[in-house]
Amino acid sequence: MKKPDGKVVLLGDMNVGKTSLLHRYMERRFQDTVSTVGGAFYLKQWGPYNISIWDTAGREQFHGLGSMYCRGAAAVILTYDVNSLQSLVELEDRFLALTDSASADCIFAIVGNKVDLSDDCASPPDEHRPEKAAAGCSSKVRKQVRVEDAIALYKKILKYKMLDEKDVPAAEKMCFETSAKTGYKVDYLFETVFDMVVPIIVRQKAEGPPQTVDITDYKPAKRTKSGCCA
Ligand SMILES: Nc1nc2c(ncn2[C@@H]2O[C@H](COP(=O)(O)OP(=O)(O)OP(=O)(O)O)[C@@H](O)[C@H]2O)c(=O)[nH]1
Ligand SMILES: [Mg+2]
Repeated sequence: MKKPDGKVVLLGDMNVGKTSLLHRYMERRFQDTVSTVGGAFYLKQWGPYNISIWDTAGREQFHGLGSMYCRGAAAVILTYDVNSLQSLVELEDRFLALTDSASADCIFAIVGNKVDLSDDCASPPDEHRPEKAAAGCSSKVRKQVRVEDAIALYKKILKYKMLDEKDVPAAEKMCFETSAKTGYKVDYLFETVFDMVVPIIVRQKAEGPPQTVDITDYKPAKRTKSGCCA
């Protein structure tokens, strides 16, 4: 298997559509999913680099694994469901702390998925075109989360990470709305993120592997007769 050069991680509550987004992008289709257990990854060739994209489980019982998946990540895609305000709140309350193990210059994208269920109802009914409201919104729910709410969360993340707005990509650029079902903006999301992680990969490669000790390489020193180490 090719060795990944960099890592992108999808985080977010269960059922928001992380696995579906990844399937849509990698396999070009929307298919039935089962709730993820643990985590799984895809490899994506991006220019000369191999990027691993990690799909994580949103279920509370797997929460402890999240920070392990985030270790050294060049980008984290925080995903919510535009029809569930709670799923956005969870990103701040439950998932943000997991990113402490990510790379220091990790970039953050905030993604509101499932816009197909509500997008025609995003704005108040158009009084000049009542037929549009009747036709477009009859089977749809009103969107619970506005992109402005995601932008506010992005700014909170910068505060949490003690980053200056002028040193990072603009909030408007890093808050996306997608539909894994229709494919709306899914390629745009992943490809924007991949372009942004390339400089981070280049820096990580230049700095070499992380300075950690691999205990599997450890060989105990031979003891001499006097009890000292050779
Ligand atoms: N209408 C609609 N349904 C979606 C969309 N994305 C995902 N779903 C559905 O939402 C449900 C959950 O999707 P998953 O991709 O399994 O969600 P997940 O975030 O991976 O969930 P966990 O693995 O439990 O963390 C499934 O029934 C999907 O078919 C979307 O864009 N639109
Ligand atoms: Mg999943």
